[in-house]
Amino acid sequence: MAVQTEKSNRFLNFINGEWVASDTNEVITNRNPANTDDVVGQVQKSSLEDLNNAVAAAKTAKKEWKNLSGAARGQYLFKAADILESRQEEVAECMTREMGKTYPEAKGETARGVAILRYYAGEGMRKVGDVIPSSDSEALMFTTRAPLGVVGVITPWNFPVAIPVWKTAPALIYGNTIVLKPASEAAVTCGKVMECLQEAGIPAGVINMVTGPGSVIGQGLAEHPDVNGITFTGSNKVGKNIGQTALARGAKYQLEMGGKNPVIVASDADLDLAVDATISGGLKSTGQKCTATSRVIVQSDVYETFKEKLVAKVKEISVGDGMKEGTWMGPSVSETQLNTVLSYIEKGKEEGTLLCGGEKLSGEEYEKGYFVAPTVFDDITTDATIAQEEIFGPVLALMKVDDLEEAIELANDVEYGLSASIFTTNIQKMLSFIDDMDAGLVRINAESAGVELQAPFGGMKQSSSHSREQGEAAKEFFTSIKTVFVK
Ligand SMILES: NC(=O)C1=CN([C@@H]2O[C@H](COP(=O)(O)OP(=O)(O)OC[C@H]3O[C@@H](n4cnc5c(N)ncnc54)[C@H](OP(=O)(O)O)[C@@H]3O)[C@@H](O)[C@H]2O)C=CC1
Ligand SMILES: O=C(O)CCC(=O)C(=O)O
Repeated sequence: MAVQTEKSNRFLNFINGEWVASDTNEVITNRNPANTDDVVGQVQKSSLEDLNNAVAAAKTAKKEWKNLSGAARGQYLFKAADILESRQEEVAECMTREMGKTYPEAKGETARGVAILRYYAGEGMRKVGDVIPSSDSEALMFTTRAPLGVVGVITPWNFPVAIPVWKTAPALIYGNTIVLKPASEAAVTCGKVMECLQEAGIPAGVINMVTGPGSVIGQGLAEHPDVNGITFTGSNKVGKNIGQTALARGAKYQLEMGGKNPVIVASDADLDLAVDATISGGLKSTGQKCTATSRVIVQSDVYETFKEKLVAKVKEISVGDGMKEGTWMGPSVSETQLNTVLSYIEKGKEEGTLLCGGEKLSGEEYEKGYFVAPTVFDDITTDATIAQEEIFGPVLALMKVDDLEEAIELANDVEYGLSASIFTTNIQKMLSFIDDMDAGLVRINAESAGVELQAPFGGMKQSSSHSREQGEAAKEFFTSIKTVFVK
């Protein structure tokens, strides 16, 4: 057994209450996407053997954890929240250095992690079932909920604190034990979250973290016969494979995947508000959110004015190292992600008219990072690749329509259905949009990104496995209903 160096950025696996080195003796080294000379930290490149140990620990711990009261489990989460809060700046700095989002955004995300922990800590004291009148007047019938058992948690790099927390906290409060496999690209930051849970004193085996390649550790979790449920956020390709693997062995699964989120700007919209929200929704976090705006559908009578205002503001965006004061947008998370974005930009140049951006940034400030200019395309039609595929980068595609009916038709003309916005001052248009838009999150006069922890989150169509996370909805995944009849 090795010892985790206190507050270092070199993480071992966390298994059965101890920090242990992988039996591979190999590590993954993460570098700053804003400056690749900056080594942020290291995590273990684990093997299936490590994973098996973690699952075994979680399996052994599940009975005792489940038998605690919800209130007692909640106390651990309250404590973890306080610890994470006290480490907010350190965790946020690590996040910015590891995956590139700006420091204010990273601080905001860490604060959100704290709030999620507190929300679910309180959930331990709330009701878990209903009394249902039995047809037998002498019987008592009610529902209660049972945890799934061991839950595998597979998370992406774009929200390295919020997503692991919004999956882990409800899993724990409803009595499950977990094995977390964070995205390799942001695993150091996630290791810090695990440290906070550990410091809160959660009993050995209840929380475990194993880092390493998705194809080994992620797939291993999906296949493991002792993992009773899998919760995943990431790409559609990987998500669907995880879902099929879990289904084949009868495990419960929940998938949150891509988006191709539209904003509709109606002729009666407050255009300045719509411009600001399109920029914030589309380009914050370098467009690396599943809820990011990527299609901007504008009614023809305000199209030119909106376009002019949008492009003028996009050109003002300061791109740079997210730790530098004044930076509005950081780099792409990795060279692979940057190249994906650049290849979509090249495609966009064939499919439409480039209005601004459209290139990898060069110059001293940018030469050691993965920086791309915020990019806007004009004249994009719905069949264009950049109007159909998730880019996960700072790229907006403008599309012109004559009326709201055509706008909603276009907005729905993709395989995804995660989030959608409309800007309008007309109540009838709002109601039509709410009714006809096929998306799990429908937002009026607000940007497409922006998820509230107390409300259900998830998509329609190919964006999710039709389940919902967060808020009370989390209970549906992390528990099974038990109907009880007593006489
Ligand atoms: N919906 C969302 O929020 C997100 C969507 N994406 C989309 O996905 C694209 C690619 O990003 P990427 O990070 O590669 O996303 P992935 O779907 O590959 O990664 C998400 C998580 O799944 C793991 N994983 C990878 N391969 C497997 C596998 N075969 N079995 C089980 N788990 C696996 C990853 O591990 P590891 O990191 O070790 O590979 C990571 O923990 C982005 O461009 C974007 O379009 C990406 C992130 C979040
Ligand atoms: O918009 C948000 O805050 C969350 C988005 C999200 O879940 C994601 O990008 O994976």
